Amino acid sequence: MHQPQQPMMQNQFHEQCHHYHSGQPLSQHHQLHYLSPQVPDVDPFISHQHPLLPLPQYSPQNCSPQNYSPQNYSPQNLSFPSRPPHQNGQQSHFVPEWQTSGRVQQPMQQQNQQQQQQQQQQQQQQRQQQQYYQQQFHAHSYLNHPLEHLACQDYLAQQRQHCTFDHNSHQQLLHNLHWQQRLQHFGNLPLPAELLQESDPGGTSSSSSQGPWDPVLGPGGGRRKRAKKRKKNRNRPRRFRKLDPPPAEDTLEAAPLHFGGGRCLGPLAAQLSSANWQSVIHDEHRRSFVSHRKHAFNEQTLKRWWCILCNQIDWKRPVKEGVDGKPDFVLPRSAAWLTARGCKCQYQYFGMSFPQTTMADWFLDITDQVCLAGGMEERPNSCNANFYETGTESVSWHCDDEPLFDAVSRDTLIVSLSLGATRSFDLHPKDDPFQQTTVDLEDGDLCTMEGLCQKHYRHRVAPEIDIEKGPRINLTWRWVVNHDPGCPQHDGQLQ
Ligand SMILES: O=C(O)CCC(=O)C(=O)O
Ligand SMILES: [Fe+2]
Repeated sequence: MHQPQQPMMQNQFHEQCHHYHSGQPLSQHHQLHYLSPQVPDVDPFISHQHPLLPLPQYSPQNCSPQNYSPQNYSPQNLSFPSRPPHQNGQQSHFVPEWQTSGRVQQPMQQQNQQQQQQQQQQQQQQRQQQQYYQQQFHAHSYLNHPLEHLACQDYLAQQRQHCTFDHNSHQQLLHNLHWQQRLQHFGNLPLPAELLQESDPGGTSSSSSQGPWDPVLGPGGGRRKRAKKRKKNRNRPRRFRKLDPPPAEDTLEAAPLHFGGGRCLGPLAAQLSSANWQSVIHDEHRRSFVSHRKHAFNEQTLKRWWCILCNQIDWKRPVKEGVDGKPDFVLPRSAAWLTARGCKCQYQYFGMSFPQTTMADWFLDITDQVCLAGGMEERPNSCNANFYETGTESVSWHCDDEPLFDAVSRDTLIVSLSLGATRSFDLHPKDDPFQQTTVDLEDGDLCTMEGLCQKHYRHRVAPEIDIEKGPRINLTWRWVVNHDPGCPQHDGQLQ
C-alpha cells in the first residue's frame, strides 16, 4: 500500500498514543483503562485511551451468532464494571477550597442546606462539563486536534459507562504531558475554568477575550500561533494537485478485462448487473472500474464471520521506525496479512512490514463464498484484513500498487468484503483529486477495484469523529503475482 507521507507531529502523536498496542493481538490488549488518581507513574497517554472494547476469546460455544454480532458489539450494549463509589458517595473533585476547609461546627439544618446547595452546584458543574466536552468533541477532529479529541472521547466514554470523570487525574495527566504536547493542547483548547486556574499560575487565563492561555506565549498565544500557522500554510503546496489527465488506456473492446481465473470478465457491475452488482466508477479513459454489491450475504452468515474474524485473526498494529530508530508512526487501525498455503510473501507498505499468516480452512470458506458472489473461478492467493475499532480509525489516501500485485502494468482485481459499521469509501483519480466518488460500505457489502484502478486512482476510509460508531472489519482479497525472493513460490517454484 503506497501511502503519502503524514505530517510529523501527527505521527508522533499516534505513536505516543498507541504504542502499547504495537505487536499485541487485540484480544490481549482489549482491557479497560480507567484514569487513575495516581497518574504520574504511568505513561500519561495510556490514560488518554478510550477504554477499549473487551473481546471474548473465541470458542464455538460463546460464538453463537445470537450473542455476538456487530450490533451487540457496539459500545452502548456492553456493560462495563462501574468505578467504586467515592468515599462519601459523591464526586469530590474540584470542590472549591472554601467549601472544604476551615469548617466550623454548624447546626444540623444549616449543614443539610449547605449539603443540598453543594450537591446542586456539583450537579450543575457536571452538566456543564458534559456539555462542554460534547461540544469540544465535535469541534475537534482526531486528525487536527488528536489530544483534545481523545481527552473528550475519554470523558464521553466514561459517561457512557456511568462512572465519574476524574478531573483530578485528567489534570494530572495534562501536567505530565511533554511541553510540546501541552503547548499544542492549551494552545488549541480553551479548558474549563478550574483546569485553567491550576495550570496558569500567573492567573493570566481568566480573560477569555485574550484567547486561550499558552505556556510559552502567554494569554492569547494559542490564537496568535494559529494565525501564524495559517499564514505559513498559505504558501505550502497542496497535498494533491490537479494534473493533466493521463493518456487513454486500452479500451475494453480492444482488450477485455480478464481476471479471477481468466474467464471472469470485468467490470463486474456490467457483467453481473442481474446479480445486483452496481457500477460506482466506470472510467474507460483510465481503464478503472469500481463495482458494488450491497448485502451479498445473509445475516446469520455475517454474524458467524464477524465472530470468527474478531477472534481468530492475529490483529496487529505495526509501528514504523523513524530515522533515529524511534517509532514515529502507528497504524490508525489494526491489520493482518493472509496468504494461500505455500506463499510466504510479506506485505510491506509505508515502511511497515506485515508478517504473513496462512489462510486457515475457515478463511478459505469465506473466500470461496466471496468468489462465488463475484463469479471468480480462481481463489485469490492473498488478503489484507483491516479492523477499525471506532469511527475515528481509518486508512488514509493510498493505492495498492506494490510490486507484489503488479497493479500498474496489468489489470488487477481487488475484491473487498465489509462487516460491521458502515463506513464511507472514497476514491479519486490521481490526476484530479477534486473528482471524488464516495460509496457507503455496509455490513455484508462487496466492492471491487478493477483494471488499472491502482495505477490511476487513490482510495481511503476517512476518519469520522463518531466515537459511537461501532467497529468494522474489511477484507481485501488480491492476487500476488510477483512473489518475494524469500518465498517458495518465487519465480514459479511451487512447493
Ligand atoms: O477498509 C477498506 O474498505 C479499504 C481497505 C484498503 O484500502 C486496503 O486494505 O488496502
Ligand atoms: Fe487499499
